[in-house]
Amino acid sequence: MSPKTLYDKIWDAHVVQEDADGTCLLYIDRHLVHEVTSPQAFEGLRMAGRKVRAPEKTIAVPDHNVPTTLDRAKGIDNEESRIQVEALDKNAKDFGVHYYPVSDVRQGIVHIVGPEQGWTLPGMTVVCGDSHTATHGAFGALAHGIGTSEVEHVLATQTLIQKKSKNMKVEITGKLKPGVTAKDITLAVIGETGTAGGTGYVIEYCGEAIRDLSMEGRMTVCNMAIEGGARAGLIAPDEKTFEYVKGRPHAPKGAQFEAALAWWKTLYSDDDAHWDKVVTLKGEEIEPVVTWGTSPEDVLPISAVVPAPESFKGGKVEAAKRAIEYMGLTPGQKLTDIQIDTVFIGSCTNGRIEDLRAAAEILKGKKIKEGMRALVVPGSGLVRAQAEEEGLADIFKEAGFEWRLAGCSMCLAMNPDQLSEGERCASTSNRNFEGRQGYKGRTHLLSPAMAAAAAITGHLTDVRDLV
Ligand SMILES: CC(C)[C@H](C(=O)O)[C@@H](O)C(=O)O
Ligand code: SF4
Repeated sequence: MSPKTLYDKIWDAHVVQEDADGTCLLYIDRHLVHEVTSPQAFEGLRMAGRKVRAPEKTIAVPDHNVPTTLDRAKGIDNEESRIQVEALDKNAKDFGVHYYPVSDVRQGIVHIVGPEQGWTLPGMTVVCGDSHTATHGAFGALAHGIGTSEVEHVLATQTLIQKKSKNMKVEITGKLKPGVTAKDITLAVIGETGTAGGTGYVIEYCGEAIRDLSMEGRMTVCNMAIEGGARAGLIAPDEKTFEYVKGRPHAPKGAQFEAALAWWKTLYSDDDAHWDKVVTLKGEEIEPVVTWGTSPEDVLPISAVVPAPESFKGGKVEAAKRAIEYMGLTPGQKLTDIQIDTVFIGSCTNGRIEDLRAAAEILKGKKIKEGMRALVVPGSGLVRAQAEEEGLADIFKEAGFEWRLAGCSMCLAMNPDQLSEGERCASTSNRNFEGRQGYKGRTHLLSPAMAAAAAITGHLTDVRDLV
């Protein structure tokens, strides 16, 4: 048998039919659904008189539009948002899919709820009408976003028409230095490869620094595969993965678990498998990083200065000029001199319990800078409950943070959590595009620990200076 990558193995196990030109029909194991990209898909089914083919493999949860303030049971003011959430309530009921409504403690960001509930398992194909479906790749699943017409196709048939991507290996060797986290790895990789570096590829992240990460950290890394342009990102499952999955509500139990485990243990890239592209970074050389511009590839170590546009090549010179202007920065200015108005800790990149622990560790016994607006939005109701039990919520509140309910929130500002014009945010989310967090708002992406550090000092800060 010819050697295979992990991606090859999962792909081969799911091909239902292959055409001469390589177009395949893939079986889909899990279909996650949120309120933004599903209304037309369900409507299409309804109009055609079709059913959801596998409601038991379809999991829906509202996340993007939901308010995160404590009074959210009052309902949603914005009409468009309200219509989308109400449509999901109705569609989930009418079509009989698994559903976690806003009133359910298990509600949260779809990419946090899936793994938490044990829906996401190694070796699976997982899709969702959402680009950050890549998150689930942390379990050694082939997971990626799909468009609304594909959502309808998967709902109706539990299959997806796909062509295979190429194989890319991103290896992070050695150990990370203290203060350096999964978020710094994933940003550093995009800084290195650019936002188009992964185009046409599925990335497998490997190497000692990746192995050393917790499942939460691995999810953070895979989450941003999409910002690096890749179709998906994945990590071979190991004992940490199996341990995380075991006992989750929807994970297999008993003999079924043992049978699944036997297969999961075969899910790794063979030694002599072929890679179309390889990128290697040394773990010990990665610093805590932040973004200075309006693209996730605008990444620099926190010790750096705002770059001069002329230091870039070709088309990037103009883009850098515009980004620096939009961000209200000056070339040569130290990144640590950039003053921050708002801190947002949350999102499917960094809204898990470990992220909250990392931020709370820095904030313990401290207060945020006067005048700072700071919010923590746990990724799910269960993350929130756990953080309360561990005393993290008290640390956040005592420091001056708002302690919110679960949702996407200020990651993309589809609910009332938005930046105002010119407001500058240190954010643990994954996208820093113009206006992403509110009209003319400015975003600096960083890790939860770095976000906490900025909240305390009022400017971008090397977290290692605070510990
Ligand atoms: C709304 C949704 C389609 C979108 C995505 O696909 O990523 C959102 O989650 C985002 O992060 O921009
Ligand atoms: S948290 Fe942000 S990136 Fe993740 S699904 Fe929601 S909007 Fe998209």
